[in-house]
Amino acid sequence: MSILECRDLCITRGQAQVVSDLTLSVRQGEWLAVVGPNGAGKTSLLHAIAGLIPLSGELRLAGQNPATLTRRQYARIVALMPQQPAVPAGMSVRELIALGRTPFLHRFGTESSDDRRAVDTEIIRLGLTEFADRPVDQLSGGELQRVILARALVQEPRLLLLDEPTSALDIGHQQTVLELVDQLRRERGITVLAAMHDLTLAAQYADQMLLVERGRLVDSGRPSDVLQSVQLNRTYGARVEVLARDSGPAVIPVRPNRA
Ligand SMILES: Nc1ncnc2c1ncn2[C@@H]1O[C@H](COP(=O)(O)OP(=O)(O)OP(=O)(O)O)[C@@H](O)[C@H]1O
Repeated sequence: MSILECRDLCITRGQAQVVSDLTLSVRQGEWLAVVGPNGAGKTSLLHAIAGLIPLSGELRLAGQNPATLTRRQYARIVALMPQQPAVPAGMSVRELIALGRTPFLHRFGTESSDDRRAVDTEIIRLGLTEFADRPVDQLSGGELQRVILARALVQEPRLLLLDEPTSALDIGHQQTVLELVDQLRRERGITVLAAMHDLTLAAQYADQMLLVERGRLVDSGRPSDVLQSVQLNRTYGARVEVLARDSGPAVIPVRPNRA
């Protein structure tokens, strides 16, 4: 079953069309990586799917037209881990994560034991116990990124949208966090749509990959098909070498020869 289907999707920001005629389909439990240079439209795509900015074309979430969903129904299908989260000053880590439970709250906004258990579980899973009562504006970039992921996970979404989920993480936490998301994907059948700049890491986790440039699809398919050095050199204006590894293709930057 497709959890996400987009047909001829277009997104306009300001005066410019930043995503053009994008068609894609993601099956339940699949991991789709969206890659492409700065300004390619990855964040715009994720935000439009999350219902934060308008789009034209067709979008179906779990087979449903999002226009027919209430905000609460929407939030029980899709959770976004944004690249630049708003961080309310003075709010504690636990309080910020608990915001992810808003779609589950009862009429008078009181937390149930299920809500508290969900928050505690993610605090432990993401190694945030020692920060739980600290104000979120007193965290490092990488600690905050894990808090924002925890907020998305307590929402128990069917589709998890990750915008550069590991950009602030050290290599150990990158692996921990991506393994955790992959484990949830396998155990709960969560579908993952992740915009990532680290192509080697993206290839290790994604089943499918979309390469976009200036809002248009350049290529799609398995990571080993999409990550070809000629195509990457052209799309990114970079010099890279792609090595075939058991864990997937590894993309290595090559420094131009100096005179
Ligand atoms: N609020 C906005 N108003 C006008 N243009 C915008 C706005 N937000 C983004 N854009 C433009 O839309 C285009 C796509 O931006 P977007 O953030 O979606 O790209 P991206 O692929 O996520 O980039 P990056 O890899 O740098 O995060 C860019 O040209 C950007 O300048």
